[in-house]
Amino acid sequence: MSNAHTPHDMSDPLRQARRITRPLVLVGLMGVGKTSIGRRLASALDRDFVDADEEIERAADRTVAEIFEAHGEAYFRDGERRVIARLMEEGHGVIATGGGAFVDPETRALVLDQGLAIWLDCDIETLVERTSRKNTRPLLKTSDPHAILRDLKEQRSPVYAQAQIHVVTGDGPHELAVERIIEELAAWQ
Ligand SMILES: Nc1ncnc2c1ncn2[C@@H]1O[C@H](COP(=O)(O)OP(=O)(O)OP(=O)(O)O)[C@@H](O)[C@H]1O
Ligand SMILES: O=C(O)C1=C[C@@H](O)[C@@H](O)[C@H](O)C1
Ligand SMILES: [Mg+2]
Repeated sequence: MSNAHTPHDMSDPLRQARRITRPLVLVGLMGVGKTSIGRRLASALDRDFVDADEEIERAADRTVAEIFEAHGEAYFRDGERRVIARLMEEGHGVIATGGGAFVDPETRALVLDQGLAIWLDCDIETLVERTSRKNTRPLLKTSDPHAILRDLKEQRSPVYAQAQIHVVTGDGPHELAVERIIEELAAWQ
């Protein structure tokens, strides 16, 4: 017997989600999965994927940490704003942003107007665990990353909440988060 219409069949949501032509822009805190989920989402939707932090590093020929160290956060934010404007203009399929990008009012307005912002969200304990695996994030090079993430979550959540789509990723597999995003995209008009 065919199971084409079981609740887990993604073909219909996938078809619906594929009709969206705007760039899909992932926003949310460090470690929530913008890069790793974004890459898988792009593949499921048959779109190209680009990561803004990686593009900034390519353009500056330095790592994000080196840019922060050499020039400070304000300088990084200026470059980040320009790079994201270019990526939006180029019309990439899925764009993973750095955790602070959507907090910038200019970037946020551009993304909301021309793209579709997807806020990936999860609990602090999961974020602390994931970000502790790699010590490359300048804002978390402190003795208490838990407190930094908690404060950032409090400050930024009202801003991230302006995204058109909100998905709580939890600590399930990446594929589950991709399925949830596709279902939300399918329902979005
Ligand atoms: N849903 C998930 N299930 C399991 N592991 C995950 C999940 N999401 C992310 N991870 C893991 O957590 C780590 C951080 O994820 P990722 O780099 O994608 O986050 P990010 O949002 O891009 O962070 P940043 O803002 O610092 O770039 C990676 O090792 C990734 O594989
Ligand atoms: O949340 C943030 O402000 C940041 C997140 C990372 O993706 C990088 O863009 C950088 O480390 C800053
Ligand atoms: Mg990332």
